[in-house]
Amino acid sequence: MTVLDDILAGVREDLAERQALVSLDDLKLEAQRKPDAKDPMPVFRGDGIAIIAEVKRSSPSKGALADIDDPAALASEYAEGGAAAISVLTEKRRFGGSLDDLRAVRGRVDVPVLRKDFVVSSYQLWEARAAGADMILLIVAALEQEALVSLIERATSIGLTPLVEVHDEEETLRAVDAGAQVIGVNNRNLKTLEVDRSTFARVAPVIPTNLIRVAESGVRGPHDVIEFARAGADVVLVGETLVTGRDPRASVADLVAAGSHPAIQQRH
Ligand SMILES: O=C(O)c1ccccc1NCC(=O)[C@H](O)[C@H](O)COP(=O)(O)O
Repeated sequence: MTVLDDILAGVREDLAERQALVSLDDLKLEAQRKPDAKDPMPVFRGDGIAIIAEVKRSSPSKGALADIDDPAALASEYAEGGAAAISVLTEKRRFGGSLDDLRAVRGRVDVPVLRKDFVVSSYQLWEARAAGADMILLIVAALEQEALVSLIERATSIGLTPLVEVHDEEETLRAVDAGAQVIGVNNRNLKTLEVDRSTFARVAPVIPTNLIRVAESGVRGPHDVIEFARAGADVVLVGETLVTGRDPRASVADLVAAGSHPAIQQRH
């Protein structure tokens, strides 16, 4: 069993518990009462490299990373530093996150909010929307092609922008075929948990130029943002470096400044 399989098994158990408590119909009603989802595409296509800053308490690869007592306050610092969007890990067992974290973040920031989790069912899409999310992570390695296509369609139809995550060229072709508009190349191998920053540069050329390319994982600072931008990234997603640093607002501002450097060629 891989780490991903293990995470997915726990996710399915937790999901079954939530489904027993709240019906899909009730969830849909709650989601429909929410303001429309925010569209991240204009800022992703805009000037400079957009930074998605992540609220991440712990991880399978590193264990405990940060005591985040107030995720909304952290997200607010990120937004003040210039983050284009906030990623909230909502998986409980390995990442210490929750939908309450997402609701709290949504209540504090105006930028788009991503539910970062291990989605296996459309129920989780409605949960995300009901909690105020604007974007949803869909991991190609966790989904059969039919399920991927259907989740992309459903997410889009309810206003969520799917960030479709890949790890290699083959998964990228599946994401493109499935209709993804925003593709994230995760430099972290979800089987070994090793980070290889060259993954993005290898896989990005397979992503059609009209789609948004996101570089995920392993960003240590401004230098890595510049490297990913040179390799064709429009957006960079950063977790650990921000939650373990001393000044999240300044750290995000430094990444944003690096991503706005005039030497970086804008793709869109
Ligand atoms: O972070 C992990 O250890 C991990 C393990 C297994 C599946 C997913 C994992 N992380 C989720 C992410 O994709 C990252 O949180 C995100 O890309 C930010 O990465 P980083 O900046 O390296 O914290």
